Formats: sequence, C-alpha cells, structure tokens
Amino acid sequence: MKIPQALIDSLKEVKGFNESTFINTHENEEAPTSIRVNPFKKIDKFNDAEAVIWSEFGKYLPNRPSFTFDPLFHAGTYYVQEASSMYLEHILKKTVDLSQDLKVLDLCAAPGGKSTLIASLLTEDSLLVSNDVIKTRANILSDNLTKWGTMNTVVTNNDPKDFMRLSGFFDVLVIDAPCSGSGLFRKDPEAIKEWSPENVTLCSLRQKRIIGDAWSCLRQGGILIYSTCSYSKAENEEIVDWIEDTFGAEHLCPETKGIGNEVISENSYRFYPDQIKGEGFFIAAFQKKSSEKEVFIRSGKPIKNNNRRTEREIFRNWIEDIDKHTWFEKNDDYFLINPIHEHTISLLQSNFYLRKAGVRMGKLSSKDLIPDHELALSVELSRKVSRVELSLNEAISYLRRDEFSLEEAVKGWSLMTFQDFGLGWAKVLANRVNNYYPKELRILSK
Ligand SMILES: C[S@@+](CC[C@H](N)C(=O)[O-])C[C@H]1O[C@@H](n2cnc3c(N)ncnc32)[C@H](O)[C@@H]1O
Repeated sequence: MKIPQALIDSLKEVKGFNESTFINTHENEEAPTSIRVNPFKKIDKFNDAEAVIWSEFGKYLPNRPSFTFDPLFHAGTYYVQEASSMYLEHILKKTVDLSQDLKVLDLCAAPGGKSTLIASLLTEDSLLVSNDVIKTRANILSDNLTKWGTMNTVVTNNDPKDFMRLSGFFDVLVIDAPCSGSGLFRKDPEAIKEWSPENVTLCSLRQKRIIGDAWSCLRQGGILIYSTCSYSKAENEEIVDWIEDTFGAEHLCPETKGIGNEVISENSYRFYPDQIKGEGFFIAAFQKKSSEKEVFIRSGKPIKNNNRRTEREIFRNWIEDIDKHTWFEKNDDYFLINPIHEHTISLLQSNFYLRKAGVRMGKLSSKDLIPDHELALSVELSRKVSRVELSLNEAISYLRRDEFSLEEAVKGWSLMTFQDFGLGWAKVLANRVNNYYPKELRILSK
C-alpha cells in the first residue's frame, strides 16, 4: 500500500504524526476487526474478547469471521464497527448528561455505526433522528436501525439545510462528515486512488457548508460533535477553528480514556493506526453559546378515534406493553411510537422525508395484524408471540429465503429465532411454511 506523498508531506507538522511508524503500519499491518454489542439484545458470544478501552460495548476479534453467515449478526445483536470511531461514546459520556431525555440529530448517519452507538446510550424517552442525504444510504441506515431494535429512532432522508426548519430543537448534533477518507486506507485501499489535495479542499468546503446549514437546529447550550476519518488538517483542526470563529462555539476538551495525551491536537482527538488499535479518526466537541429561536412543538394528549380500542386489543397480542405506547397509521401501515414523541414525529412527518419512525408493526386485516419485518427485530415485540427456534443451518436457510418445512410448528405467523433472537417472520400453513424474510435482505453469497 503506497500512501500518497502529498498526504505524508501535509501531515509532517501535525501533532502526533510519526512518518516512519505510520508508513510501516500501513504497509505491513492489517486493520483490526472490532464489533460493538447491542445492550438491548445481550449475547455472551464475545464476553471473552479483548475490550475496546474507550467503549463499554466494543470488542476486538482475533480474526475476521464471516458475519454474513452468523444469524446473530442479522438479528442485530452486534454491529461491526471500526474501534477508533467508538470514541464518540466516551466524548458523549463526558460532554452530555445521558441520564436526561435528549433530542439528538445524527446528521450524516449512514450506514449507522454512530447512530446504533448513540441509540445504545440514550434513555427510552430520548429521541434520535438519524439522517442521510443519499436515498440508498438512508435505506441501509433504516435497515441497520431496524436490526438494532429500539423504538425511539426516526430515520430521515434530507439535505442538512432542511434542518433549519427545526431551529433550536436538538440538544446534541453529531456531524460525522463526508471526508477524503484517508483514515480508512487500510480497510479500503481503493480509496487511495480517490485521494488528492484538491479533493481534501472540496471536502473541507462541503464540511463547512453542512455545519453551517445545520447549526441553527442546535439549541443554546447544546453540544456539537464533529468527526471525520481523514488525517488532513483542512478537514479537522481548520474546521474546528472555523466553527469557533464563525459561531463563537466553545471548544470542549474532555479528558482522554484509554489513549495518551499525545493524541490531543489543539483540543481535539486524533487517532493514528500506528499508535492505537484502530483506524484514522478525528473528533472534536463544542458547546453552543449563542441563542436560537426554538421551534414550537405542540404538546398534550393525542386525538383519539373510534377504532383505537379495537386496534389496541389486536396490538396487545403483539406488543410487550401496549398501554405504555401509542401508534399512528400511514398508508395502511401502523407505527408504534412513544406517546412523548407523538407531536415531534408528526412535525417531522410534515417537514421531512421519513424512512422510519418508531416500529412499523404492519397492516391490519379484518381481525389481526399482518406483522412487518421491523416488528420481528423490535425489542418491543411480545414474548407471547409464537416462536420457532432454528438450528444454525435452518437459520441460514431461512435468511437465504429458501423454502423450508417445520415439524410441529403452530399454524399462523411465527417468529423465526436463533438463540432466542428474532430474525423475521414465517407463516406456517397446513402443508408448507411461507418464508417472509425480506427479499432485499436475504443472504446471496454461497
Ligand atoms: C462518514 S459517512 C457517515 C458514517 C456514519 N456516521 C457511520 O458511523 O456509520 C458520511 C455520510 O455523509 C453523507 N453525505 C454525503 N454528502 C453529504 C452532504 N452534502 N450533506 C450531508 N451528508 C452527506 C454520506 O451519504 C455518508 O453516509
């Protein structure tokens, strides 16, 4: 792997950069494999694996297994994530009171590494809005958050400037900005071909535009966390200076955890693969000092309609504690949400392209629910729902969407599980089983 000389030259004066070890690591060492476990779907599988020091949920694996052929991966019990980027957890814990109910925007969120991490840290009554401007990527983001299983998440597919409509609304704004990607060269050597000083300049301009567009949606006193997987100062320290100068934000510098002070560069944190067990990463936190006119969100009880009592009784069979929740209907689909978020979700619905809100439970037929895939992965699903535990081979077959049969299964909708974690639905008929695993998610590789 040949690192572009122009990149090396541009880093010579940067804090913590060591040219010879940096080049040696890129040429001779493989990127470590790490995963982050889902606190809402607890598994033992990685208990003995080496911990990522700065994350409560992060683990290094001694080698890279085939995640595609692990049903626990498809059940959302863990997320494969590069270790350095898990440092967001430490920064959040140090700058935000996570015991409070918060409104958090993850603005550049696909495929969902940071969002699934944030979702793991928030209270039930908090709301995470995960956004990505690119439609196909917003769909992947939505799939990954569905697997994570939490209800307090909304996925939007909007341009950052659309968030100006939510003036002063969010307590926390996370901007993991699109960047020149030099920090991930070991994992994606093809990215080296795309790298150029001109691209760094373009990325830097785009990063400023994104931050400028979204700034007003953060409330006074709120926290902005900015990160990239680039080494270039133009995308990192220079953006930090620009944020301080343009918005008068206070640059915070929480104490480090599991990394030495040498990674602190002008009050921000730089991760180099020759110095820590992870890839290149940059992260900085700020507090907003200026005031913002806050968007008005209606409060109060939702409007009831006559069907709700019947609907509730149907949903009671599917949802663990339906009396704690509410729901809304859109295009015949029913979405389970926290009543606290009802008006906010309604506001988001009228102003944004929503890809996901709460848990899509499914459609109602005359007497029952036709369950949606989202419900199968949700932590709100009732234990009363009929379940069939699959062996490893059966689970792989199910995830491939193969035809299969089940001995002694109860007729009707059944949750297919692996080690007790939901994978999806099947409908058991008298002489066959209909596999309802979503076509677009099925395992294709041999
Ligand atoms: C570094 S990736 C985000 C990774 C993600 N936070 C995670 O941890 O999985 C940057 C994201 O920004 C999005 N993006 C690209 N151009 C953008 C723009 N002009 N405004 C906002 N987001 C953009 C990309 O689609 C991409 O998903």
